[in-house]
Amino acid sequence: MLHIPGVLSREQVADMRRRLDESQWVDGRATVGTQGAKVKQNRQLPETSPLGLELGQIILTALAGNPLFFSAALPLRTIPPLFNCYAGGEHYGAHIDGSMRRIPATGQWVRTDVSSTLFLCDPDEYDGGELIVTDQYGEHEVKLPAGDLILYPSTSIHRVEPVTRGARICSFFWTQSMVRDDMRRSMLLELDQNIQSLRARLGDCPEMVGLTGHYHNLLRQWSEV
Ligand SMILES: O=C(O)CCC(=O)C(=O)O
Ligand SMILES: [Fe+2]
Repeated sequence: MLHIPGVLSREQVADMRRRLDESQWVDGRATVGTQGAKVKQNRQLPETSPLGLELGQIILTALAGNPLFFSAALPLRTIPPLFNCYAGGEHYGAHIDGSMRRIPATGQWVRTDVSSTLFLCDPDEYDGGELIVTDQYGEHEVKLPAGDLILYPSTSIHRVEPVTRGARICSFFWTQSMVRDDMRRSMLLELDQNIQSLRARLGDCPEMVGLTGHYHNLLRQWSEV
């Protein structure tokens, strides 16, 4: 799991919120399979909403310029971001995201390797609404400032706690990674981050060239595009 701060600026968030506050939400069960539908109680923008598609494009552009998202997700394809809203006790019970999704406009398949939630509300605007992600080490509770993103492996079971005050508005989406395996992807991120911080301290000595080569040779071995 990785917290990526400041994916959107405060101005971008404020602009999105203004436009989302005037939009028409529909039952969130529209985009989920039968198992998820039983535990999902929230609202979303329709997948074909022109507003959603426009705001989603702003998010994809921001992600394309975010080195940490690139390094962590090693993205091949991301579905057009969706938008959800929880209020008045709405929640999403424990579930696993479907493994394959289609991009509506093109019909292209995307394997969901990495899930993202991009917060468009600040934590003090609502009570509850924590995203709880379970992994082998236990449960992780996530509630981030507006503009920040949490990235987590789509292989994990997760839920959103009931929102008991105010409204929680987020964007959420899935990415197919060039590296399918969660463990390999997190090893590459760790290696990349260590190389970057060593390079900042020591510059490009021969060992740094060797380590960078090693990173790229591993990525070459493990990636599928
Ligand atoms: O709202 C969230 O943070 C996550 C939503 C979710 O898990 C889903 O739509 O599959
Ligand atoms: Fe989910």
